[in-house]
Amino acid sequence: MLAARTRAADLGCVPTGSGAGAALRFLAAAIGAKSVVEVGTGAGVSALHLFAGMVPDGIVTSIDVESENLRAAKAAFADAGIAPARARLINGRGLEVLPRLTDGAYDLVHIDGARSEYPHYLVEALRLLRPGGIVVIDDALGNDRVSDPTQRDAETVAIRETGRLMREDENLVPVLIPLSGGVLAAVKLR
Ligand SMILES: C[S@@+](CC[C@H](N)C(=O)[O-])C[C@H]1O[C@@H](n2cnc3c(N)ncnc32)[C@H](O)[C@@H]1O
Repeated sequence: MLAARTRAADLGCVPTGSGAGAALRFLAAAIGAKSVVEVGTGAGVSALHLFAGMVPDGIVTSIDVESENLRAAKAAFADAGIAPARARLINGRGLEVLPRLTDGAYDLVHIDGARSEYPHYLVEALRLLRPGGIVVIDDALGNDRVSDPTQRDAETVAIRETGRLMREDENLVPVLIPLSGGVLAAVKLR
C-alpha cells in the first residue's frame, strides 16, 4: 500500500485516503463483493483496499484515462501479490467505457474519476449494480466545498448534484461516511 501511495505521489494523483479506504474494504466485505467497477484507478490504492475486502477471487474492473496511472496500478497489484486475472484495467474515459459494461452484473461501483462527471457516472453505476449492490462516491465533501452553497465551481456543483440524486432516489439507501474526503455510499434496493 505504501509503495502504491508513493507512486501516486510521483504521478501527482491524489489516492483514496486511509479512512475512505477502510470504508471501501468494509463495504466490499459486508456484501461479499465478487465483482467491482471503479472509475479512476489512479495508482491503485483504492483498488488494493477493495481487493482486501472482496472474496479471494473477486475481480475489479478499473477504468482510467491515463495509461501511466494504469501501469503504476498494475505494478502496485503485483507488489501486493494480487493475481493479474483479478484486475481488469481499462484505459479510457469513464463515460465511454461504462456503457459497454453489463447491466446488473456488479456488486459495487466505486466512483473516483472526473468530479464534473459524477452525476453521469451515478446513472451508469445504478444500471451496472445488482439489487443489493452498493455505489460509493469518493471525495463526497469536495474539500468541504459541497456543503457551502456559495461554492459554484463545476466540480463542486457536480458532486453536490450527485448527492442530491442519491438522497432523492427512492430505490437507494444512502449514508455519508465522514472519513477522509467523505465517502457517500448507497445500497440499491431493487
Ligand atoms: C483521485 S484519482 C483516483 C485515485 C485512485 N482511486 C486511488 O485511490 O489511487 C482520479 C483518477 O481519475 C482519472 N480520471 C480523470 N478523468 C477521468 C475520466 N474522464 N475517465 C476515467 N478516469 C479519469 C485520473 O487519471 C486519476 O487517475
